[in-house]
Formats: sequence, C-alpha cells, structure tokens
Amino acid sequence: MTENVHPDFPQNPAPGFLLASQRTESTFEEIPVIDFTDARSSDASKRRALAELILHASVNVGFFYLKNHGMSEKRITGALEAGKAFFALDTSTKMELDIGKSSNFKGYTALLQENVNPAGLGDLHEGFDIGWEPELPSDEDAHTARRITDAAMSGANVWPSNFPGFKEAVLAYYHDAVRLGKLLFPLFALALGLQEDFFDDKITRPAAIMRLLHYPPQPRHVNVEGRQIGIGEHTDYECFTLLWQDPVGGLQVRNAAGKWIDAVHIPGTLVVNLGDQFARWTNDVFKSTPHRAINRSGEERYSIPVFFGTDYDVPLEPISTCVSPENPAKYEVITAGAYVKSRLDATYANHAN
Ligand SMILES: O=C(O)CCC(=O)C(=O)O
Ligand SMILES: [Fe+2]
Repeated sequence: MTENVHPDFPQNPAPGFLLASQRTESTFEEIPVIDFTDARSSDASKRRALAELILHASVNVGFFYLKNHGMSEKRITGALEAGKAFFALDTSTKMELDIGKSSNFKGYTALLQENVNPAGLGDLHEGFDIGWEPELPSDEDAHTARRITDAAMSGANVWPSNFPGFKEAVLAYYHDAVRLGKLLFPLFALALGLQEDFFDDKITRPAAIMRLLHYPPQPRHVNVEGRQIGIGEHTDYECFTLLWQDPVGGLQVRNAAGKWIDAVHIPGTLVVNLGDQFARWTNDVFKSTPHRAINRSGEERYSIPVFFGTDYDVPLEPISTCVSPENPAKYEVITAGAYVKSRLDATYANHAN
C-alpha cells in the first residue's frame, strides 16, 4: 500500500470486494472533474490515486469530466469543421452514405432516423459513424487473425467521395481518441482491483465507434413531452464513451432520484460516461447512467462521441471483485460484439418514420 492511496483500495482485493462500493443512492447533483495528468505518470502510486478518483466517479455518478486529457485542440477543431462541412451538404448527397444501406452500421444517419428511446418519436440529430480503422498498415497485420471472429458491425468505413480532407480530419481525431481510450482502460482496471494490464489483450482492435453529431435547434412546437428531442434518454452500449461537446450545451444526466443534471460544457474537458458493457462486466458496480440531449439554445449544436468497447470477440465475463456467493453474476455472458450489435439493431429498428 502506498501512502497516496486510500486504505480501502487494496492491491489484491478478494472476490466480491467491490460489491461494497455499489452505490445505493446516486443522487448526485454534480459531475466530478478529474485531472488526467497522472495517467501518464511513471509513479504507480499516482496512477492508483487517479484510479481511485475514477472508481468513486464510476460507482456514484457514472459520468465525469476529464481535464488535461492530452487530445490535440487542432485535431478537435479539424474534426468539428469536417463535421460541419459534411452536414451542410445537401440531403441527397448525404443519403448516398445512408447507414440503413450498410450491413455494419457505418455512414450517415438522417434526422429522426435513429431512436434510442423506444418511447420516443425519433432523435432530432443527424450523424456520421465510423468504426475501427488502423492508423498504420502494420496495426492491421498484427491482428489479421482477429478479423475472422469479428462481429457483424466491424468492416470497412464509408466516406463521402470528392470531399477532400474530410476522411483525414475524422481519422486524425479518431486515432487521438483511441490513444486516450487506451490510457483509460488500465485506470479502470486498477479501479476494479485488477492488474493494470487486464484489458490489454482485449483491446487490440478496440470496437471504438466514433460519431459526428449535429443537433439542430429544438423546434418549440415539437417538444411533445420530451418525446422528440436531440437524443432521447438512453444508456450507452459499450464500456465507456469519450464525448467532446461544443459550448452550446444540452446534455443532461439523470440521477437516481430522477432529477436531470446539466452536463454543462467545461472548456478544455471531455466528458466520460460508462456504458452497459461495463455494467455487465462489473455486475452493476459500475452503472451506466441514463442521459439525453435537448438543444434549446436556438443555435446549431455539434458533439463528437467515441464509444469504447473491447475487441468484439471478448466475452463479457463478470469480474471477480464484483461477484460473490451472496451477489452472483446477474448477466448472461455474451461477447462484446454480439451485445453491441443487439443494441444497435434495436436503435435503428425503433425509429418512428
Ligand atoms: O451529444 C451528446 O451530448 C450526447 C450524445 C450521446 O449521448 C450518444 O451519442 O450516445
Ligand atoms: Fe449516450
């Protein structure tokens, strides 16, 4: 035990240990801000202290802001501008990349085409989705064997033709985000009382899905009891999400008392939230918290989530620190890929138009 680490944070926790951390009342009013500087520290006690902050945010809120995350502002602006230019194209050009035509959930989602909340009438945003793409050809060679067992939503990305610079700007952001995600996994492992490298062989070709999102202003007459909003109430499907949002605002997080807490824009930060793969893996010690977005600003809103799952062939087996004889595993074991695909199928099958 190092002096910076809380005594409740043992190095070799027993099975069931983290069940004691299960939140009972997530009536949070604020979303914590966590400084990520120590993620890159060579001092293990600093990384463990950071992991402890992440543990608390994960069991009590399911959301936190990351500051000093290290992502390049230039790349963020590049991806944002690329998204704005893409969404400004005419609808027929965008519909050439219609996600509905894709067998692996890649491409363009028109306004109201998606519906994350089955009680909703379609989500008031348009989007552009990509999945894994290697940064260097050698990344791909190293994982050829894995491709064979990949789930249905892996496979080639689609890109607009005659649109110079778009693919480069989007992929530059994507690879920055993947690097950041790969730094977060070891911290979540430490937070769960696991070896820091627990996820390493499970994220060789991570199921990182990136979306460019555009939320037009909410028309006043359409807000039928919240049933047609920017993105309806939902939980995310993967392990965690890294979200960049512009200053327009509109993201809200629901606490256990049913109160919507604004996840306001904090300059220089990214929002991290946990998803259902982690909830399943941790037997609900990490809970994925419901959230939604409503753009009431009267301005256009843009955001860029990247959803981080493990490699698609990894089974979501409950983690030992989160299971005990009194609290047996709640969820059936399923591969990460099969789980995410089932959720994506539902999202696109639900749409109201
Ligand atoms: O755009 C946002 O602020 C939230 C997006 C979101 O929750 C999602 O895409 O899952
Ligand atoms: Fe979400």
